[in-house]
Amino acid sequence: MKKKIGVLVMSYGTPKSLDDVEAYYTHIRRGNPPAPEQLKELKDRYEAIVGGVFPLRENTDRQVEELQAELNRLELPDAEFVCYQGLKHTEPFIEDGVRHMAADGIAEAVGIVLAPHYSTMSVGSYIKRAKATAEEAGVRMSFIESYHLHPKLIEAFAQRVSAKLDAFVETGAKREDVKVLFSAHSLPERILSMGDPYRDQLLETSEAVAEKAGVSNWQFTWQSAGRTAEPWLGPDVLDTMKELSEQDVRYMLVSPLGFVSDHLEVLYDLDIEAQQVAEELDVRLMRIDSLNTDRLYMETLADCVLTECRKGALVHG
Ligand SMILES: CC1=C(CCC(=O)O)c2cc3nc(cc4[nH]c(cc5[nH]c(cc1n2)c(C)c5CCC(=O)O)c(CCC(=O)O)c4C)C(CCC(=O)O)=C3C
Ligand SMILES: [Fe+2]
Repeated sequence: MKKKIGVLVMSYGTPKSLDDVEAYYTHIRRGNPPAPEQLKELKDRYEAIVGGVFPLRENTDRQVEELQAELNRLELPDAEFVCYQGLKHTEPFIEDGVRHMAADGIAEAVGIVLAPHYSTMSVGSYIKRAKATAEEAGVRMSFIESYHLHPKLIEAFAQRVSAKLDAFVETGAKREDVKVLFSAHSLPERILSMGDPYRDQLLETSEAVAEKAGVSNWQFTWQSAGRTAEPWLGPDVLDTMKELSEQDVRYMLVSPLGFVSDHLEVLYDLDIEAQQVAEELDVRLMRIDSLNTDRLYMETLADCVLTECRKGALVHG
């Protein structure tokens, strides 16, 4: 009989429904319920992108299903993979995922996050929680910390950048006149003094994607910064757009590299908020498609999992 290897697939998590936004937001705020106007503001943003249905979880569910299928397509002689979700701010929580594996009799597992870049504030905190529960539950676990330069990930992003540059050319723009804006979720500035690799990894991904897509007219910018008193990493994409428009840049292609599926930060912060600013500035703004269940992305994840299993001698060959 083949041995079962668990794969804990972790991500930030998205609410189950509009009614669930309050509990979700309270968890993000470490148990402090949001003020009514804060809650309304977040609910309004979700409402603006979902229009009654709530497809964001399905994106993640599909990614996890496809990863499991991709891993088992390998038909390893001695092992079979079972994927479990573990979310940071909503059910099934990271701890639930690990306990679920243990209850299913899984003794060995690897953990991976649906975000390519490592920060102690994101991926690091997911791993810490999974490790603690794995120790309690008696599951031997190891983790993939980042995969921001995996060749298939770079290829997947580069294909999307090229496709949208072609779309710009079809509207009459010159390819080299389009400014490619690579972006990612901002974090508090203090991560830099903590020696966090997040920013460097994002710049490395940007450079690799630009090179693969043959793009020289690009820059990196942050997006979706929190509204707290402490400083967050900048410049923000909206400020970058304003500055570029003052330099007479008319075509911009925003390419979020830190998100792997259609999330609030993509569907609202870019498609609604940034698009509105683009209109005010009389700038033509496009966005690359999200990876979602892109084949190359699924292969990236499967390859990372398999490499980690071989390293820990969980599988042979
Ligand atoms: C680095 C990073 C990623 C990328 C890496 C990764 O994916 O892990 C990410 C992803 C996501 N963030 C998400 C949603 C939210 N993040 C918030 C708040 C925060 N994000 C932070 C960081 C990140 N977040 C931080 C430091 C905060 C401050 C509070 C805290 O320390 O946590 C808030 C509160 C309100 C607001 O500020 O807007 C919301 C609603 C969703 C799901 C959206 C959906 O449902 O589609 C996703 C994928
Ligand atoms: Fe976030």
